[in-house]
Amino acid sequence: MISFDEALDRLLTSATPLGAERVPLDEAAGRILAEDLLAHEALPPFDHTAMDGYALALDTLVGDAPWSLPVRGESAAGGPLPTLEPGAACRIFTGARLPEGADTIVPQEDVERTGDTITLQTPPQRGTWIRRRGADLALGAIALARGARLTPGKVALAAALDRPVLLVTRRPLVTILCSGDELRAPGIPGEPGSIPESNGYFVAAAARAAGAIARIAPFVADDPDHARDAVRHALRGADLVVTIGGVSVGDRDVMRPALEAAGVTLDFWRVAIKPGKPLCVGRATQGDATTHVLGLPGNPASASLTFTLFGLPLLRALQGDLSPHAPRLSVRIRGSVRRQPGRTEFLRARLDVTSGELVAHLFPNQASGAVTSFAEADALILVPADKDHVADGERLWALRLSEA
Ligand SMILES: Nc1nc2c(c(=O)[nH]1)N[C@H]1C(S)=C(S)[C@@H](COP(=O)(O)OP(=O)(O)OC[C@H]3O[C@@H](n4cnc5c(N)ncnc54)[C@H](O)[C@@H]3O)O[C@H]1N2
Ligand code: MOO
Repeated sequence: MISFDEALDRLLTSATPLGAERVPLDEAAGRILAEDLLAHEALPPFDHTAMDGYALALDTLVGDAPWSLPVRGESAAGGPLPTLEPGAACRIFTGARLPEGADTIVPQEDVERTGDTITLQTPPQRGTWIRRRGADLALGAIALARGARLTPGKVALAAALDRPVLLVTRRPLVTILCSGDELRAPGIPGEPGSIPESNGYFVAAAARAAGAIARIAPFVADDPDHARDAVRHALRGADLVVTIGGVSVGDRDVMRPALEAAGVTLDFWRVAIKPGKPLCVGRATQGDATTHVLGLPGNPASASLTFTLFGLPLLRALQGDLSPHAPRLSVRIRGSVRRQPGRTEFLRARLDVTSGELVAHLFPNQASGAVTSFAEADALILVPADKDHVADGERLWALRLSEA
């Protein structure tokens, strides 16, 4: 059985970013940039005023206060560029270009205007309220680096740089195969002992949130031949096949042999994590195409956990994300747990801020069959494999589920 760190390393090392495609800006949010975006334009692109007021040349103010200047001309955002008349002030509005010859802006609150004359009581500073060309971003600078996830702020930056289309990595295609004779679709009446399929919904929703295109395939019966054929079919055209259930040791756990029979080479089976130990990971290649395969254990918390820990970083790596790992944050633990050392454990917890500190409240029910825990948890608390207990008040690392 391999450790959590080694398993994740092996999986991510095997992930080569997918090809790139061009998308219009308003479809770019959440995608990963596949090229460095250079500033072909400086930001701001021209000197302009940050305030509504008057543009003037400071040297015009000679002698002692007060100073009176005639107002001549106007510069409005998007309007023509006036030249400052010698000895005069030019009316100017926020965002407008600085008139030629002006070096200072005086906000309108700081002057008294009578007819076409303004009067200043206090001297402004030279250059004040002017936003200089390139002060935000210099011409030719790397505005966004390849591998960056396009947040709303980054999309807006690309727009400001006049780029209507961006090169991004294509979305991974994910096929989800749920196995088990007991499964039925939610809302469809079934035999006693059947249960609504729920894990596939977690995987599909989480995969989509990570940028993938995900679909849930028809359920797979607990039958080796059916499972093998279903895997073969799922492998076609998918970048990632996620199977759920049937990877443990029971006679009806048909998924692992079915994966191998369908041509998947398993890299490893069983990881020293709790829950989720029976996870299996492999790959299939057809021509140039590689399909990654994650065989998740069926218990709901185990399936959600293993997809969060392995599936999401894999999807990020396939999209060329240069930081595919989920960020970790340090939290103070509330609650305690006695445990058997040996596996890295992930405890579900709710987070809040108490006395200025991030606190994780451990859920009393950490069962791998619990469906409620992933619905309510904010974070997974990472308990190192060698620990035999978690004490109330100690500090541990956490993965926040909204960022995992
Ligand atoms: N003798 C042993 N038994 C088990 C072991 C073991 O080491 N020795 N491992 C246990 C662990 S740990 C896990 S986790 C489970 C995983 O088993 P499988 O991956 O084979 O999962 P199933 O048996 O198919 O299902 C387990 C459980 O989850 C429910 N399930 C499955 N799929 C779904 C779904 N898509 N949506 C909702 N619920 C689902 C299923 O009905 C079962 O209740 O094995 C232990 N056993
Ligand atoms: O590892 Mo199982 O996934 O604990 O229930």
